Amino acid sequence: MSAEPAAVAETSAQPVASVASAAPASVTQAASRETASVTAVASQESRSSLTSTASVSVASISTASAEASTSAVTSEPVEESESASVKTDEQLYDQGLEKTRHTFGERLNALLANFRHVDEGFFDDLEETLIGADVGFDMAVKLSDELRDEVKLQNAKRSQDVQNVIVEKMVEIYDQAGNDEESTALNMAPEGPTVILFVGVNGVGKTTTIGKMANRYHQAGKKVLLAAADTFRAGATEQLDVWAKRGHVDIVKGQPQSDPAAVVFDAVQKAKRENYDILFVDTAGRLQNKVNLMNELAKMKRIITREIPAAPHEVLLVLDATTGQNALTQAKLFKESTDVTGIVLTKLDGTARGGIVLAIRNELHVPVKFIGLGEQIDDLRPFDPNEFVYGLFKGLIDVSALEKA
Ligand SMILES: Nc1nc2c(ncn2[C@@H]2O[C@H](COP(=O)(O)OP(=O)(O)OP(=O)(O)O)[C@@H](O)[C@H]2O)c(=O)[nH]1
Repeated sequence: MSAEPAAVAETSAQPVASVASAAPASVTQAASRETASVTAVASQESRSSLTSTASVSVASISTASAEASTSAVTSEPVEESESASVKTDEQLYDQGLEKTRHTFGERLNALLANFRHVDEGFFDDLEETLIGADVGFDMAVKLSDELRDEVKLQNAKRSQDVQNVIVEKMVEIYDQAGNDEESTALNMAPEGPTVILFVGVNGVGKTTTIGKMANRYHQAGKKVLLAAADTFRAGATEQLDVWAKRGHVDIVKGQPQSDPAAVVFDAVQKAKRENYDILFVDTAGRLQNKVNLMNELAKMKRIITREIPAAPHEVLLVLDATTGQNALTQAKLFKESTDVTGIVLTKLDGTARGGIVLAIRNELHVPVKFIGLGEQIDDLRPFDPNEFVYGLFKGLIDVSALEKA
């Protein structure tokens, strides 16, 4: 392809190194912990295993009043008020999973409160509850089968014991569905720019996610560049530009309808020349025509790999959790077109079907790397299965009983 610089490189703001750790290997962790308070880090560490999920102190389980930010659907980033304080992972998971918790957790709780015997009827009801939370049919059956065995094995009779087994099994099954070595950490280049390609259909929250991600890594002390390679949708470049300005990062833009691959080429050149740590590439997601999409993505990837052989370091598929099982269908189509290395699941705060996380894991075997729990710039967090399952049950678990169990 021609190396004509069809794209216009523009520096929207000088990157300012922050005080955060800049160690590349630990960037996700650094970024993830950076905004959290010391207390939150400590409480999260104490919850690194399921056993400790059950033994979380009563004080830390008291729920903050949840106000899921599902309000207006605008294409502009939502401005945060000056006074808005950064939420810890725990607070954000707690608030963002409120809707799912209401349907799933409370139904489960009702089921547990009313059961007399852990019999077939109980497991049928459990399966229904799980399917209702969109964990997917296969996953629901698998989970209740394993629970049936485990409940027998542990001779769990009391409601709290059964609930404890359910929580344990959910995390265990999530872990089993993946590869031991994989993690939610982004694959970072040992040296030179790391290139992350974002794919996904229109409206799922790709641009917003890139904006949040850019801010996150900029805050962690990284020199971040964005490539506005969605030249197809009018307004997509402007939208990304707003996020770039907000996150104080640089952006490479193209002319409307110009070749997105040219934007990618210019962005990769700039990233190499000017020693950027990380380049996030926004793409258009035209799933209506799979062949075109495939060709477009393949062309972008070819250019990236030609310029940086180990890149792209990640191809992140952005999915909208509110679309439930449709998100899974989209994911399957994208997987056929390109090597997806991770999922970003957005708008979990806007749905009661948070169980989709488990379905994605079970059916796609691709790790969920980040989740979107709101529209604000800080509402994107690395996915943590423990934190997630804990968030589903928070405030519903009888902690004192669990501690005794
Ligand atoms: N509640 C909530 N809204 C979100 C989240 N992520 C994105 N959104 C909203 O979803 C809408 C669509 O997001 P965009 O970033 O424009 O989606 P996109 O995939 O880039 O869409 P195109 O640019 O059309 O391809 C916006 O109103 C965002 O504010 C989230 O985690 N929670």
